Amino acid sequence: MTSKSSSKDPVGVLGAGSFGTVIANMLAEKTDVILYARTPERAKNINDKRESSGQALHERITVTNDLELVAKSCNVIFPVVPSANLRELIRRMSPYLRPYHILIHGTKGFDVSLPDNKQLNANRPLSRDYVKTMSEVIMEESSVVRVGCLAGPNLAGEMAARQPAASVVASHFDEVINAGQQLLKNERFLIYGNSDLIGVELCGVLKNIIAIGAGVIHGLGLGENAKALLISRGMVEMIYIGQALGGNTKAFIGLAGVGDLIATCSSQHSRNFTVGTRLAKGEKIKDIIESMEETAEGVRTIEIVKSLSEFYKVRCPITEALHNIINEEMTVGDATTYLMKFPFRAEIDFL
Ligand SMILES: NC(=O)C1=CN([C@@H]2O[C@H](COP(=O)(O)OP(=O)(O)OC[C@H]3O[C@@H](n4cnc5c(N)ncnc54)[C@H](O)[C@@H]3O)[C@@H](O)[C@H]2O)C=CC1
Ligand SMILES: O=C(CO)COP(=O)(O)O
Repeated sequence: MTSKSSSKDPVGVLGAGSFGTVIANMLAEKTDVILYARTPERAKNINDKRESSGQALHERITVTNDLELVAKSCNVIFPVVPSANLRELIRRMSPYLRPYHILIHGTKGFDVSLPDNKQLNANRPLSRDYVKTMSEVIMEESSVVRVGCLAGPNLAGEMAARQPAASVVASHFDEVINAGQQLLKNERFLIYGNSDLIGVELCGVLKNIIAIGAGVIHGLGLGENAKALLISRGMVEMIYIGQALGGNTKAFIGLAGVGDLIATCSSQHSRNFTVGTRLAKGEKIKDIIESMEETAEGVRTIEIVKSLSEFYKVRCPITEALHNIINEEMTVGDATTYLMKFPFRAEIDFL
């Protein structure tokens, strides 16, 4: 697999939302960037205003709605769209993607593809056959093999404000990790490498559930002790379901796991944490989602993990409690009581 790139090639970013724009701006400090926006109108609007998701665009960024142009111009591409949209996007781009491409996604969610147009139903067990990570989607839908993911405590607002942060680039290929490090690393952004691609992807996806739970605790005013309890047990829950889905425990104690848990479970800038806070105030999930401009991946992930946990017979009491709140089968008060009575056994029994 030879690369056709030169060091002067632009780098592609797919998705001009909060995080896609942050990543595009950061890459543009080192290289030319082609940023793909969803519609021609949005691409033109961003180009005209030189602004996307409230962030000024670096002068080295060109915005386009042409996937062929991105694929033909860029050897390295960062897809950063919501998980529900990645498969369709890669499918459309696939005629132009080649084995020399490197794709490093920043998406923190699952893909669900059910047979016969069946809809996801959280009360029906769901096996891993129908639930894919984003790297799996990219490999299923294209000829690309050199895939990676970017995951860690990376709240977009803080990065846009040029505050220091770090992240993990995970891949089975050293050249993918090296490309991610060379392109993204700067004096305020550290990049660590990890070869456990699935483990790191799972960390990014699963922590969103716990962030919603932390938001509930915060919204109820239950204090820091209760939040620490939820985060610690949340981490154990992530590890158990992560092991069932093919992840290695080590990733969960790193930056993408505990690191991202700490950031998203503490920040009122986290969309998932905000969802939890608003649930605690008695708002309905439908109203919360409708009023949010940005994506809170954790809501969909709760339903998916609830079904996976039924299939793999993994105890996920936090996910279950949040599922019950979202589906109005329990009040937030009842869910808290349920968790406090849950028969946990040994504290650390996953190592
Ligand atoms: N915002 C953050 O702090 C971070 C977000 N992430 C993850 O990045 C992913 C994207 O999040 P955000 O950028 O924050 O979401 P966002 O809600 O701000 O923006 C999503 C963007 O994706 C675009 N989009 C959707 N479908 C598309 C398609 N088919 N083609 C092109 N563009 C498409 C939308 O038009 C929108 O601009 C999520 O999975 C999120 O969990 C990861 C780390 C940090
Ligand atoms: O993943 C994130 C920070 O690492 C962003 O979290 P939210 O999607 O909850 O804002």
